[in-house]
Amino acid sequence: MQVVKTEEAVGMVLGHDITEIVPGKFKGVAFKKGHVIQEEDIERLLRIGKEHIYIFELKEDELHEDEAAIALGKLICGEGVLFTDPKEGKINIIAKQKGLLKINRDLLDDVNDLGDICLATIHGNRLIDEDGLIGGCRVIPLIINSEKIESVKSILQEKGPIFNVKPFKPLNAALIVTGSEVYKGRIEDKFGPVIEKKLKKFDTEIFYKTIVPDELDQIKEAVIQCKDMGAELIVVTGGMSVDPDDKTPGAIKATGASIVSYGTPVLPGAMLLYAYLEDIPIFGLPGCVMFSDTTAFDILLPRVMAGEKIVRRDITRMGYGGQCLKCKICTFPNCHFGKY
Ligand SMILES: Nc1nc2c(c(=O)[nH]1)N[C@H]1C(S)=C(S)[C@@H](COP(=O)(O)OP(=O)(O)OC[C@H]3O[C@@H](n4cnc5c(N)ncnc54)[C@H](O)[C@@H]3O)O[C@H]1N2
Ligand code: MOO
Repeated sequence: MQVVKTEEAVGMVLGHDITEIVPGKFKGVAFKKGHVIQEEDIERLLRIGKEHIYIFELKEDELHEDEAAIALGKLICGEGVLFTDPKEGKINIIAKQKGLLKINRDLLDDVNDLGDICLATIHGNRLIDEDGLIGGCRVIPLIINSEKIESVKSILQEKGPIFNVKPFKPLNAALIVTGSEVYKGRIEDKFGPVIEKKLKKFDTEIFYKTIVPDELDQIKEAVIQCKDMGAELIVVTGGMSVDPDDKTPGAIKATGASIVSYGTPVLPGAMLLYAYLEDIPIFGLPGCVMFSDTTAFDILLPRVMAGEKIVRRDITRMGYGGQCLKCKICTFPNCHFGKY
């Protein structure tokens, strides 16, 4: 460390904590070790009695933690993501907009594996609101070799950045409620309002709704009609289980749709079906989606609304973290449910 005159220390890195005592008012650290001295700090330092201070000398290949944190922020944050000004070598990673949070787990692990850099996040593949906290990045030592930043650059150069928030795209949605008991007016439809509310979160309106009995041909025709009317998302409710009157999976299949999965390793939501008719996503939703606050539908829907193509493996991976604990106060998506 080098001793410099305080007036000449602007832009230099303080090598030790400086304590200030104002009798009856304040005793504590006025400037922390590692602080980059600003023009406006000089007067206060002189008033504390520091005419000379120790400063760190940065070699050419060294970076101060704050400078390094900014360089890292630029490398790791992609579309829809921003980072805050560094404080003591730490930046917060924030969603610039509401959307689907994507985190490249492999790249995250590779960066953390380098050492001297700590990158902590929430889980990806979930809805995040504007200004939502995604994670934090801290440089561990006060001074870091710039080679570390170069290593991060080379890890990310092909597959980076690590974080993106994909905006949701409102879709023209159609709803087909199945169930002879609803069709015949024995009971009131309670499924429709639940779906309407869940789609509203993604600014998606139901432009067409129909109620059909548990008849395979009628369900099939309704699906084809929705497609012909220009539906961009088709939701079919009820009749998803194994009773003789459960015709929905067979009807969706009979339209020629390709079934990505009938059955998801998620509880509740085990009987959910996901398919594409041409490129239109179709959900077959079991009764539990009407009854339970959070199900497999809530896990998959954000990805569909961000325009992601869902493949079978996306669904089979959902078993890990797929058991809802039905907490008294539901904090989804801020819990393990749906983190796969
Ligand atoms: N033997 C088995 N039984 C069940 C299984 C299973 O694997 N083996 N799975 C269970 C699971 S998990 C669920 S979830 C439900 C799936 O139910 P469905 O999608 O087949 O639902 P439905 O049989 O059509 O109806 C169940 C229940 O909900 C009422 N309902 C349905 N739609 C509406 C609506 N639009 N409005 C109001 N109420 C509605 C319906 O009247 C029934 O009471 O199956 C389990 N069984
Ligand atoms: O589709 Mo049911 O679990 O899965 O409640």
